[in-house]
Amino acid sequence: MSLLHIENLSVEFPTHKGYVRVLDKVSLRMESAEVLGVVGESGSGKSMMALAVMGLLSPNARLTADYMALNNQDLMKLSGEARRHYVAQNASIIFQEPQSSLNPCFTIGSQLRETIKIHGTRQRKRQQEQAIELLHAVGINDPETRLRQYPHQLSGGMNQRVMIAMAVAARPQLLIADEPTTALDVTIQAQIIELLLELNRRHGMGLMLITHDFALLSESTQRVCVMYSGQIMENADTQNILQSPRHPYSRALLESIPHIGERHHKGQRLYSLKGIIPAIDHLPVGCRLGPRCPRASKECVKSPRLEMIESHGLVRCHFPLAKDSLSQGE
Ligand SMILES: Nc1ncnc2c1ncn2[C@@H]1O[C@H](COP(=O)(O)OP(=O)(O)OP(=O)(O)O)[C@@H](O)[C@H]1O
Repeated sequence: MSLLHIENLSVEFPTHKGYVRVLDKVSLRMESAEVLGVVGESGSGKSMMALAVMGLLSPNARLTADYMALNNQDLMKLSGEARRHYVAQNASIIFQEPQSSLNPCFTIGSQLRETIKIHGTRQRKRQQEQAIELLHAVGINDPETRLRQYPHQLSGGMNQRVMIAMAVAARPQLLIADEPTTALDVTIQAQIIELLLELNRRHGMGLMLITHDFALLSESTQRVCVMYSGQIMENADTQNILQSPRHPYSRALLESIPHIGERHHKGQRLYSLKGIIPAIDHLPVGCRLGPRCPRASKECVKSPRLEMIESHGLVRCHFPLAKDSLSQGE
């Protein structure tokens, strides 16, 4: 049984030119306790996918899916309050900016106790005890004092820990972390990722880690989905992608990480992409990467399908890279 199973999820928004599709037939599965990385440049649709799963899209968005199940419950068959309740019991999300998710007018304690109240006990004393336990679990010292403070009295890293404590208060089976460390400095980033992984190990909580930074995923995830322009381009075991990316876009993302680029021979040109990600209402015909891709040929005016490459994973490309092309510097 999969923790998350999505088949052909699409999201569209109305514009003055009609509906634009920002997420195009995304399919993926996550097993329970799995750590899945979702990576792609800004605008590739990572957040849209997360918001669609959580039921947090703005009301003008049009969502379609053949199937979208969380813990075996097809969310497409639930609506309104029933869906919100089910998702809240099974999944949580944390965002990049903890400050914008915490209410500046209430203490950390009252916000944390409120979440505990919704998901668990109504006894105030027990809520306070659980709030202290949760802050301990996310590595905050002197939790009694912190609970009396307001978000502006805590650092960015500490507020992100509070957000994680709130997210795990509901004991979710799935935690989606959407760029959870982008706003934090590098040492705090590593601590937050380690904290999320520890929660995954300790509670068997599935973790979807969304980022534009491949380096962040290399040691923390079992599998990676590479997204571009609203589509999944490659979905494979992390080690397979790191050692031998088969999609030109995955390779370009990997080569933008300096320490992985070190494998290159001196003077060798980086396999970088020209141009920028296309506007979602000006997509190229056929493969969406086509105009930027060093391997594009006339075949690429036809849209490639996401297809299985044996012993690797799923790749959407008419001309996938050969195995080991990265290490051989082709
Ligand atoms: N309300 C909206 N109306 C129309 N288009 C939208 C709306 N919100 C987002 N988009 C478009 O959807 C696409 C995907 O955006 P999304 O935020 O999911 O990307 P992302 O990969 O998460 O990027 P980032 O890393 O910057 O968060 C983008 O092209 C964006 O412009």
